[in-house]
Amino acid sequence: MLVQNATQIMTLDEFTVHQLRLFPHATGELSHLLRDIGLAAKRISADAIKAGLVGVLGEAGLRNVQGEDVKKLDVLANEQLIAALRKGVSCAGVGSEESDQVLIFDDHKSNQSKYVVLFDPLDGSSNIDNNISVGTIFGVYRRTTAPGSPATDADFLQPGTRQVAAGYVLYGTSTMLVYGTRRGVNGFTLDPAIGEFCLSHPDITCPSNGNTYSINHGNFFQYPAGVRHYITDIQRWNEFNPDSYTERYVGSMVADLHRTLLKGGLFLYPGTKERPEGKLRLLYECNPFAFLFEVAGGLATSGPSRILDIIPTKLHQRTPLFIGSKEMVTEVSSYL
Ligand SMILES: O=P(O)(O)OC[C@H]1O[C@](O)(COP(=O)(O)O)[C@@H](O)[C@@H]1O
Ligand SMILES: [Mg+2]
Ligand SMILES: [Mg+2]
Repeated sequence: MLVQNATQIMTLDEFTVHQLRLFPHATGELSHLLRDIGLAAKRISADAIKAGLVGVLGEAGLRNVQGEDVKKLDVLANEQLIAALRKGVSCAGVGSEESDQVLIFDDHKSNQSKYVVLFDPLDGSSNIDNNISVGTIFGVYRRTTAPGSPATDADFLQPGTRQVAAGYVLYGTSTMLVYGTRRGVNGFTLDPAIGEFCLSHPDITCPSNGNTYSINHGNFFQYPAGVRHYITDIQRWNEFNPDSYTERYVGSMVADLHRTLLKGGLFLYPGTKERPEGKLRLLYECNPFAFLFEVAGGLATSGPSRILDIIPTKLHQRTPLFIGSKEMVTEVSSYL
């Protein structure tokens, strides 16, 4: 049967409720939190798909704590996520790429929550105005402080191994929400006709090997020698074994990693001479993807460390990132 009967396709809400039944003691808080993120994603998607018509292209005239010019869609996405998570009853606070400090919700209901969320509200900002795929990235952590009191900074500065769930939204040809718990990674496609995320990619696993590598070649001579040698070796291999490898780079981490998760391959964002710590942020870009890839059978390293083992000290700290198919990450690690 080519096309599954629409009534048989599970929505995100149905899926999370179904998962809930597998945990008799679960409170449903995580399901509510995922539903709230889904709601914010629908609202962001509704504006992103008609961005040029609703005045959300271009700069917002602000600079964020990273020193980057903030886009209007960065601001909109940030506000939508904060509003949806604050209004829900399942989140005690958030940390965002676009906010200097963590935001503790500190009201009676939110203080009861056992989770905090870190997110990159709009990923791939440099591509927004050119109508190239962008995304949202999120990681959900169980608090270290006891529910009942306001969350604290300590709840946000936890290693990635402490995530209970992580995911991303891709605003591309279709809008997809992909999330994972330790039980697995599943992908949902937004059906605009019914306004629901529907299960389209169940039990995603990352192929153990691939032939696609993804890196900003423009910085080639800025990368460490090991990275340059790795890239040169696979290009040499291609010279004698044509089409063994190919290169793809969208410049939106969510889009590049969505492809790598589904099809296999390797994404590299190394440190550079100018920025040895790399560009990508540990807490709300690298940790969520490292969690998803590991659950799906892939790997993620900074070179010296497994990404998920890095103990964070600052909300916006950066790390080099090598992530993807197990065999390709293992291979590039031998060069680093
Ligand atoms: O332009 P560069 O240096 O290759 O960097 C591209 C990377 O920067 C990012 O755009 C950074 O994320 P933001 O857009 O959320 O700041 C990633 O999505 C992408 O992988
Ligand atoms: Mg980003
Ligand atoms: Mg961003």
